[in-house]
Amino acid sequence: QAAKPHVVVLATGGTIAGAGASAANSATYSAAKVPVDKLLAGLPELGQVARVSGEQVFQIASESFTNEHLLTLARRVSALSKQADVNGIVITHGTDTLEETAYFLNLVVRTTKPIVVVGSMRPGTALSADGALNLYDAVSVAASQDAAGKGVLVTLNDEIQSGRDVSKTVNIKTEAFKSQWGPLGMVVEGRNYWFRAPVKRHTSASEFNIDEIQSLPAVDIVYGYGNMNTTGIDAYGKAGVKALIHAGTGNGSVAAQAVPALRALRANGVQVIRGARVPDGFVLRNAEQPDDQYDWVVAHDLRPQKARILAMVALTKPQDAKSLQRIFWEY
Ligand SMILES: NC(=O)C[C@H](N)C(=O)O
Repeated sequence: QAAKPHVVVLATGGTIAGAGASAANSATYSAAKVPVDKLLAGLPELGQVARVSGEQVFQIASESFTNEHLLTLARRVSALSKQADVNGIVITHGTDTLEETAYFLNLVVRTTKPIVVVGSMRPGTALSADGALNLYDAVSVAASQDAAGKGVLVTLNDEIQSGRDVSKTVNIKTEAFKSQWGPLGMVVEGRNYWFRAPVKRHTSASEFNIDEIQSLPAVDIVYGYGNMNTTGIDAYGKAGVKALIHAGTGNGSVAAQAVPALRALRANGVQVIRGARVPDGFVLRNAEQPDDQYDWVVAHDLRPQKARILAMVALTKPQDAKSLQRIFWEY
């Protein structure tokens, strides 16, 4: 037992810690109910792959994960990653914003040790609950040498996904987390099967470091549609955002009536980042809008919620639109 790798499970809540009134409640239940000690005690099989200890960091549903939660969690992950007696870290998390937290950690925690974020679509009280196997998979990946240096990982539905690429794509099925670039591998019965590795900068190769980040700047998102008005854009400008993500139609196209409002924001020093509401593909510079002329940035293949995370992290340091665009290509 002592020879097994030590994996710390940081629990933050979500459905993986949820409980429903009856086993038939797969969708109607309360998230963030079961404490980490009970989660781990209910899964003695974890002892086959690791020596596991648990910490309750928060007990919340992930739709309420604030920037303060991100900072607190990342600082704890960073501190643990520097401990010689810790081999890997697992974060249990609600699935609604799991992709944002995984990407945030991927950008700011300077380590090569495995970090795995995991959630579930059904509470542990439900028929065919998926949390137990997802957590077993997460711990076994976090305990593996071969998971080191691959950035923050996400395990659900037997897949090992890159925390950068993965998104929640279905809100009711257990097969909910997908990446348009495909999973990195699969985890089956405590063994990892790898098929690809991330090429974007992450963790130990990042220029960002949670140990040097005091706070995150305000970055918000406006949603594009044909009849959109400029009320939201103007309000965010007045509120003092440092960057605004435009979740545009198609290839990040922007309604004609919204363009002057976004240009006015940019003239006031706000970074304008052109993303897309289309789930897959990527936004090209100077297609649909003249980004060079307007001094705008494109979000590359990042969905608006992920572009928001990268923009916040990037803008913890001074950036002009060129350096911000460089960061969007590299991370
Ligand atoms: N499946 C889940 O975990 C959903 C829940 N609302 C959460 O994100 O905390």
